Amino acid sequence: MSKTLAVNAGSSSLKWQLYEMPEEKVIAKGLIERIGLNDSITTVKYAGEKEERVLDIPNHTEAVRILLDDLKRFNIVKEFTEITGIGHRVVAGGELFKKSTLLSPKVIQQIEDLSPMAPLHNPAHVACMRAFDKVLPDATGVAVFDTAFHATMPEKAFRYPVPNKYYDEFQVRKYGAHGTSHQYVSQEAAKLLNKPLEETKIITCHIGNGASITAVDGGKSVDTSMGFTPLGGIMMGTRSGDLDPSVFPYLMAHDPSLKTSQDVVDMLNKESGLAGISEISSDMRDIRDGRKAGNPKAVLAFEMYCDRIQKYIGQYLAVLNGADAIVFTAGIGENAEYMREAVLDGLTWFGIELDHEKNANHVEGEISTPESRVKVFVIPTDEELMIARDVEALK
Ligand SMILES: Nc1ncnc2c1ncn2[C@@H]1O[C@H](COP(=O)(O)OP(=O)(O)O)[C@@H](O)[C@H]1O
Ligand SMILES: CC(=O)OP(=O)(O)O
Ligand SMILES: [Mg+2]
Repeated sequence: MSKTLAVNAGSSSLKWQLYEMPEEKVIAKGLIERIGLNDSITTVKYAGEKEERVLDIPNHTEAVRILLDDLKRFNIVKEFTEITGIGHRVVAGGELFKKSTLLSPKVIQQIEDLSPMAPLHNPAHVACMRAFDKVLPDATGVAVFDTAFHATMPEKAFRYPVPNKYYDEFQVRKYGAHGTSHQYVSQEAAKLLNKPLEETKIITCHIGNGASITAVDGGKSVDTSMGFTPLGGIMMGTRSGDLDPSVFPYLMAHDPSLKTSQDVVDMLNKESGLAGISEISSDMRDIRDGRKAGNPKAVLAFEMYCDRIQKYIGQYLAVLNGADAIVFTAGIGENAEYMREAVLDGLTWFGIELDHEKNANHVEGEISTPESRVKVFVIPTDEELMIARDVEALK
């Protein structure tokens, strides 16, 4: 029996779970959300108790400090040395890392060097790794890559139609992200379908602050919406998703505040998406309130958001030539029933039929009618469990 900590640093959050392994028993878990926004919220669940605090948490290093403090404050561990394994989610593994890997100073450096492929994430992961390494120098550290699950994509899907040399010399291609989540929920969906995973076709919608949609054929990723970096694909909290790259030079020529291509990428990563259109917030809960209050920018932001999800589901119904199930997961996918309704009510031509009552009542599992040609599931993701399992496998 040993204690393993799974750390999932997202663009706006840090989720953690402490497990007793190999039993996969959750000892304690926590969530630090709205990192970098005002009023960050930190939640700890331990021994049947839940504590929630509102603090200002400007970055991930500070989030780690609070996490470590909470482990002691709640007496979850007496000594940090009780934690013998620590797994870190890493968004970008590039062509270098196609499976989970033991951490070493060299690996941490390589993950940092891959930052251009996940500028909002890899630096945060490295900050977390270094902060933990100071306190848990003897624990087995493992990096678990979001991109690994997408390593099965066929070349026709992952290549961009640009001259070959850009792939051959610079590894420019689609890598995708949220792989552990897409993998986990597709496995869970196969159980709900009562079918061997190998015989299933599933479209998984991971809709959080960052969001991506994957076509999973027989348990393998065959296409996914995110691209070279997590900027591509559908519209997100602060990210634009796909757009015509000609916008880049045009904006640089016309907006004096956009001096370099990095300025443009920063704008598309950090000031776009729901935040850019609504001018209220990147958080779907604030968009919901804005719509209720009749704010037309919030209404438009929401319509655009659902439109992009709907179109990718349509694409992947074509990629898979039909599907057994569509799965919604992550912060927005699990909680925003109004988003699921807006998306699915536009897909009835495909025989997709939402059970509106189940959807509105936040039922987990099946939320489509028995007649629906494609089943619709809400499945809470568990990236942390996938991370802990990989730590256990490598220890
Ligand atoms: N009850 C809720 N209703 C609607 N949206 C929610 C709710 N709870 C969380 N969210 C949304 O989920 C997002 C965070 O999702 P999450 O998957 O944790 O993101 P990430 O891992 O990218 O940080 C928040 O930005 C918020 O928009
Ligand atoms: C890749 C990505 O966007 O991750 P997250 O949703 O956790 O920010
Ligand atoms: Mg996430």
